[in-house]
Amino acid sequence: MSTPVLDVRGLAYAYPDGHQALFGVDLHVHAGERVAMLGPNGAGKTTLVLHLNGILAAGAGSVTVSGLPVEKQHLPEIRRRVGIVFQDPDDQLFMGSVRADVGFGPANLGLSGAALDTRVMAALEQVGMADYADRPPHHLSFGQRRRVAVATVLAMEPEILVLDEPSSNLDPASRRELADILRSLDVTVLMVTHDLPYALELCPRAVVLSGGHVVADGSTYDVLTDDDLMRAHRLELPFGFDPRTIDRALLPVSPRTPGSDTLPG
Ligand SMILES: Nc1ncnc2c1ncn2[C@@H]1O[C@H](COP(=O)(O)OP(=O)(O)OP(=O)(O)O)[C@@H](O)[C@H]1O
Repeated sequence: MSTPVLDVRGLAYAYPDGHQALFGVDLHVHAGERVAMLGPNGAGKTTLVLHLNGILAAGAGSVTVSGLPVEKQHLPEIRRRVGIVFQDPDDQLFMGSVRADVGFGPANLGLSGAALDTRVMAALEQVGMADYADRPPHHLSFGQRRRVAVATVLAMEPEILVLDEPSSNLDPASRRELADILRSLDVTVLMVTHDLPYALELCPRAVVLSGGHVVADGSTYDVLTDDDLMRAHRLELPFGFDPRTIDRALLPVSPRTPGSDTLPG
């Protein structure tokens, strides 16, 4: 198989207060994969994500993105390659217009004029928000702000899109629309989520983190139907949801292949 786009090896991390949040985590993600990162509260998921673009520095082990180590001297390039969409879109939107917010990163990379405008509008098209380019972000609904937050990251043309709880606080229609958008993107996706049906619908592969360890890494269907694993790591399916009742031919396969994304939202 090809070199992983994301290669995490033996990653360990203790916070300054001494709390050990990660213990030798290994994770290898290849181009075009969509991977769900599952696990109970406090498992270390956010801690892991914060290592992917160097917000936190590894205590031990390594993280590389397309062969480039996540180290201080490479952070500008790493942050272009790894785009993180945080749970609260307001953490990422702070300009007076949607256009300015989405253009902020590419402008910092040196884009201007027509090239910048083309980049911004392409990102907004990808999330279905092109008509909102000149609106102030704070006048948009939460779901619209989340889409714009995704566009701010897409405008950097990242190699890996990392999403922290992308479906949280979305109504069912917005949740489905975001799923459609994520399926349409030609980018490697790592999605941290407690929304297990969303993980099954979008991500062929799931990694379970618990107590700072990777305790499972396999097909999302296999993870969600492993009752002992689920119970042991406080993973609970929503009331009435049973993956075994879903036609498996409708589930996405990894890595992405044409025609694999046929599960309706
Ligand atoms: N700044 C910090 N200082 C000390 N400990 C921390 C800090 N941030 C997180 N932790 C601890 O590290 C562990 C992992 O936290 P983390 O936020 O990575 O979990 P998580 O899997 O993202 O949880 P959740 O699903 O609740 O968001 C937890 O025990 C948490 O209390």
